[in-house]
Amino acid sequence: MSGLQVKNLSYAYGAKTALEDVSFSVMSGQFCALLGPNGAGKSTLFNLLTRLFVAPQGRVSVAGHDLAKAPRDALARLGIVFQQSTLDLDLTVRQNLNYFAALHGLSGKDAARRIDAALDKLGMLERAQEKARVLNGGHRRRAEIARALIHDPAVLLLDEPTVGLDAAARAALTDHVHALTDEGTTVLWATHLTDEVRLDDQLVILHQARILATGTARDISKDRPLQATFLAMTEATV
Ligand SMILES: Nc1ncnc2c1ncn2[C@@H]1O[C@H](COP(=O)(O)OP(=O)(O)OP(=O)(O)O)[C@@H](O)[C@H]1O
Repeated sequence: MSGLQVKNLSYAYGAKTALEDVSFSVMSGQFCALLGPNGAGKSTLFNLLTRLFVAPQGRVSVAGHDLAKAPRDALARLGIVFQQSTLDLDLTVRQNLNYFAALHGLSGKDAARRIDAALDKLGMLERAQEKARVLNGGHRRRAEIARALIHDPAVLLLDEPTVGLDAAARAALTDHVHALTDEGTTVLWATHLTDEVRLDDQLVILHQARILATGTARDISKDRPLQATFLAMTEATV
């Protein structure tokens, strides 16, 4: 199993409940889409999974490590791509990745080998010497995803990584990240766009702090387009 397990997670901002008793699992090597409209609680969940916030109750396990009991081990197995870009635009792609590698205690040939491998997985190796500033939005995101892979995480979290990208760049990015699961990486991909979800993906539908459905996208959408099912589920409770 391993992968990512979330059990009975709740969180409130004062009187505002942002997550209520959220539980789901993503098996090792699976792509799981966390689908929810604006305000569903996706970013709050990511903040809890990355320990920016500490959950008052509930449990998170990353690749078998309990986030509360063994935070170092759990976080070491996590790769994170936040909604807002954090690339230094004045550095080259390789310099950005080198900086991150150094933060993880990696240097020299080991770091160079890992950076090349990560860039290659995202189809970005030939752009390693370009400054981040000259890259288009899709390539910047791919550089950020490569950066999140340098320390070989078991679980990759991406919080609405396609925000601001055009349709072609979104499709390329979703293809690249789906391909990462072939090598065993577990992926949690937050989005509000149903066209980023494939029928064989695991799907968690989050709305107004609660999970409305979990399962494969195929099972949840039944014989309808996922978009219609998602709108029916979320509009019914607006
Ligand atoms: N700092 C805060 N104080 C009070 N309420 C907050 C705070 N941050 C988020 N919320 C509320 O908590 C709920 C969940 O917000 P969250 O940002 O996790 O949702 P989201 O699914 O990531 O939305 P989006 O797709 O818009 O980023 C929303 O109702 C939001 O207004």
